[in-house]
Amino acid sequence: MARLKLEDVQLAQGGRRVLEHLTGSFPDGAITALIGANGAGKSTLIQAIMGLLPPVAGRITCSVPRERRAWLPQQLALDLSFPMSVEELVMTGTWPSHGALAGYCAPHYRKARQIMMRLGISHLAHRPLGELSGGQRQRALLGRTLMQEAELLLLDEPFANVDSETVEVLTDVLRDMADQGTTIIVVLHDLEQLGRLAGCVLLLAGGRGHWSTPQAILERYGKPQGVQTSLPPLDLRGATP
Ligand SMILES: Nc1ncnc2c1ncn2[C@@H]1O[C@H](COP(=O)(O)OP(=O)(O)OP(=O)(O)O)[C@@H](O)[C@H]1O
Repeated sequence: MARLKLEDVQLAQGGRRVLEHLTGSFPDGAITALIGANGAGKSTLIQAIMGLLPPVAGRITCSVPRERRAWLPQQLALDLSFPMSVEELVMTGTWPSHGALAGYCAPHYRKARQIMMRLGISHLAHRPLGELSGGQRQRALLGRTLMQEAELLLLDEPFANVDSETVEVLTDVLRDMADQGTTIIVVLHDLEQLGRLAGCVLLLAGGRGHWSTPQAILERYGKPQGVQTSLPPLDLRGATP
């Protein structure tokens, strides 16, 4: 049985209905792409899954413990001006399970070092977050979710404003996490990324959710020459793949 299920879910923002009759399961150990035009309700659904926005109707059931749920918001939504190093950020991944005041032990530091090596940011361990590039910051943030041993990971446009090498690293790490059983939901606007990363798609359009596959979406919206690579210009209102 899937760990994350939607049952006839209705969501609203500021008293206005955004999504309704959302039903289905996010497959465990797989990457589901959440796609849709601007304002379709992607962030709204993520907030609801994270328990920050209660459904107006219906039910969201998630059997992943709260301390194993992680959310990587859009980079622009993050205030990284506070004085914290890359290593310190990665280490905060222990907070949900161990508490912020418990301190760290040698195995935590060892694990953080391995994670930073995996993400290619060992040399940045003591660099303040405010001095990182977009790609370096995104690697550090993913490092925190690895430290947390996230079993449910939600990412909002993780490849926006990052370099191509970082895209490769993040893609590899996300695939490994899924292979190890993590349920991953990623908001994507890029068709190329969709084809490379996702195993399943939830398209939000016209206030409804439509489950699909990357192949079906690419056949419908991708150009044969692969020239068109982004989703935002599409008018997906009322579309069914
Ligand atoms: N706090 C809020 N109060 C009122 N309305 C909101 C609020 N947040 C979002 N909305 C509205 O809810 C709808 C869905 O917004 P949401 O941010 O979920 O869309 P999205 O698919 O994530 O868009 P984008 O791709 O632009 O990030 C939009 O019409 C938006 O204007």
